[in-house]
Amino acid sequence: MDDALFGSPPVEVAPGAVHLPGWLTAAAQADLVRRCRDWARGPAGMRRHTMPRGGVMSVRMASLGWHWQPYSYTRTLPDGTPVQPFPALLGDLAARAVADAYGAPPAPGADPYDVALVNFYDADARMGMHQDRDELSREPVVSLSLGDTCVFRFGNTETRTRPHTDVELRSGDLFVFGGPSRMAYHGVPRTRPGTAPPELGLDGRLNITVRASGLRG
Ligand SMILES: O=C(O)CCC(=O)C(=O)O
Ligand SMILES: [Fe+2]
Repeated sequence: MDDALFGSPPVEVAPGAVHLPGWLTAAAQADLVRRCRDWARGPAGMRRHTMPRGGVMSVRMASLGWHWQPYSYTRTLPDGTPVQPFPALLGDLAARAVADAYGAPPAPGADPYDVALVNFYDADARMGMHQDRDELSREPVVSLSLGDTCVFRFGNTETRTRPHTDVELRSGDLFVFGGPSRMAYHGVPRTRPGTAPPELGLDGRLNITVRASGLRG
């Protein structure tokens, strides 16, 4: 198999923020979409979370390993349903992603990757500018995109506003942000409906972020 057919060189969008287009093979994308369908079902599956001021998120989310809901991690959902387990496959993918993004795998003794948030965007879904700040660990966030292309807005660590860079994330792309960019604001102002690879059979966009919570228990 010719790996050169997949992917293109890493692009450093900001210090510590690396975009690796086409990182997942078509087969790996199809496998992850199948798994997302399983994770989406059931009592701990996809839901739209309510924000503290009462707004409802347009993105549907499922959590693995730890349940995230604005703005904390818990082991159970609010109704007591246990969170779904964190799959070893995603831990392996995160370690490979960090190695490919930075040229070195996570340091021995680094906080383990132990949580994944699975986001589903229909044609109208968006995600406002935010920091991923509910983890105690500062290990890089590993983001995998499947299905429709989106505009991923990657900003700065100080404000939700400019300067920022808009990156098109396509199906199979990897984006890793750590180090000086770990606390950068970022968001998804829009997706591009109908751009998913037809063979995925996915109407919309899935995003998986794999994170180290730094939590125990
Ligand atoms: O969908 C994306 O690409 C970003 C998701 C994100 O920022 C998050 O889940 O915190
Ligand atoms: Fe985020």
